[in-house]
Amino acid sequence: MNVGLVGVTGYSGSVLYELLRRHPNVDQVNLYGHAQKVAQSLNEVLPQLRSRSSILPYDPVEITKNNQVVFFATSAGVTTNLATPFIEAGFPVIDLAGDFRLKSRETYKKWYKKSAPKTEYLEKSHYGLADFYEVNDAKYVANPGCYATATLLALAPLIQNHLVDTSSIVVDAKSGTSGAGKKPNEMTHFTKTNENLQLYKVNQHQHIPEIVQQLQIWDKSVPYIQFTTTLLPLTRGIMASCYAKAKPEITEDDVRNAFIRTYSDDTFVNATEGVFPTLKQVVGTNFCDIGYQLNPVTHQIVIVSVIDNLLKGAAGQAIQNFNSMFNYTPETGLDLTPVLP
Ligand SMILES: NC(=O)C1=CN([C@@H]2O[C@H](COP(=O)(O)OP(=O)(O)OC[C@H]3O[C@@H](n4cnc5c(N)ncnc54)[C@H](OP(=O)(O)O)[C@@H]3O)[C@@H](O)[C@H]2O)C=CC1
Ligand SMILES: CC(=O)N[C@@H](CCC(=O)OP(=O)(O)O)C(=O)O
Repeated sequence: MNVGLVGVTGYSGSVLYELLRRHPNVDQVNLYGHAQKVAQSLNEVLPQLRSRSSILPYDPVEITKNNQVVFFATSAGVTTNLATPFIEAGFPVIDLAGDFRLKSRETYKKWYKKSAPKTEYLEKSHYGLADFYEVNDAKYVANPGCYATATLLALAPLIQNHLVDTSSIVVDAKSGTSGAGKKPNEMTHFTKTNENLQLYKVNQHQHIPEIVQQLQIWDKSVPYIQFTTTLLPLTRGIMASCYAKAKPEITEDDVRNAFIRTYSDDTFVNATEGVFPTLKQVVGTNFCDIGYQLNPVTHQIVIVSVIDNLLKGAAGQAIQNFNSMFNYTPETGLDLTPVLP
């Protein structure tokens, strides 16, 4: 099939392009950029991709005519404006941005400081947490955020099985700089990131409402979470260290059984008791590796998850959703190896 991609010149768009080019069910990837620009050779912008493709001006009519699905890897706020014709036509969209993840317009406006899509459009969007939900008949997939993916995969077994005091959840998450996209800013400047650690958006991160929205679907009693983000002096990778107080009667067996039940059939999520993962073991892959342990002294459970923000946290999960949307096996196009050594 032919697929369209808007935003190939961005970090997650370029990674997604490489996955789509190698996907066995994709015949052609058609690239689109800003509406007002003339066609541009991809080779001029990203010579390292060694592609002869052109980036065409954004045009929803042309996209619908020549593709069976369109991926958006565009900055926050872009799909709120650009995706409308596809939603109205029921044309399949996989959106990597945050615009359609939150069901409440007010919440989106508050956390993203942008105007939100119409409620009738938000109602049509499917939250594509791919290890938990099939796309089924949905036409608009809102791919989850990178921090949200790492955090939700870590907490899901405990929340779904009601094993913890839901008011005790603390998440200390850290990301490499590619999470911030290609446009440099004060915080991602080399001299600020190199040999440094910086907390940012403390209690204000836009993934907080997305995580809470999903946790409350699993357990209505989750009131909120304490969530902090730190910028790492690395290019790729997210580590989310999560803590929650086990309910008094909960044992190590209960915790272990919950993780085994949740992930034993999942190709991409590996959870191990007492073995804590490192970033390098997942960077370059679509895996999420998780380590967990109940501390018998404090009765706190620590869960650490690691992902590649541009793969499992963006382009890789988008391919999982694409596979689900078109009934390809979940692993198709995702046979990736970690960066070695
Ligand atoms: N980076 C990450 O780890 C993750 C990112 N995301 C989300 O995915 C999306 C892309 O992120 P990322 O790759 O980091 O972003 P980048 O800033 O690296 O890239 C943004 C892309 O969007 C394009 N773009 C912006 N505005 C328009 C427009 N009006 N029309 C067409 N194209 C446009 C840019 O084109 P140009 O360069 O020509 O302006 C560029 O190709 C964002 O919404 C982000 O929040 C989600 C999960 C993880
Ligand atoms: C390091 C860094 O800055 N990471 C970004 C990741 C979020 C993102 O990619 O945006 P979405 O909300 O669309 O998912 C951040 O913390 O805002």
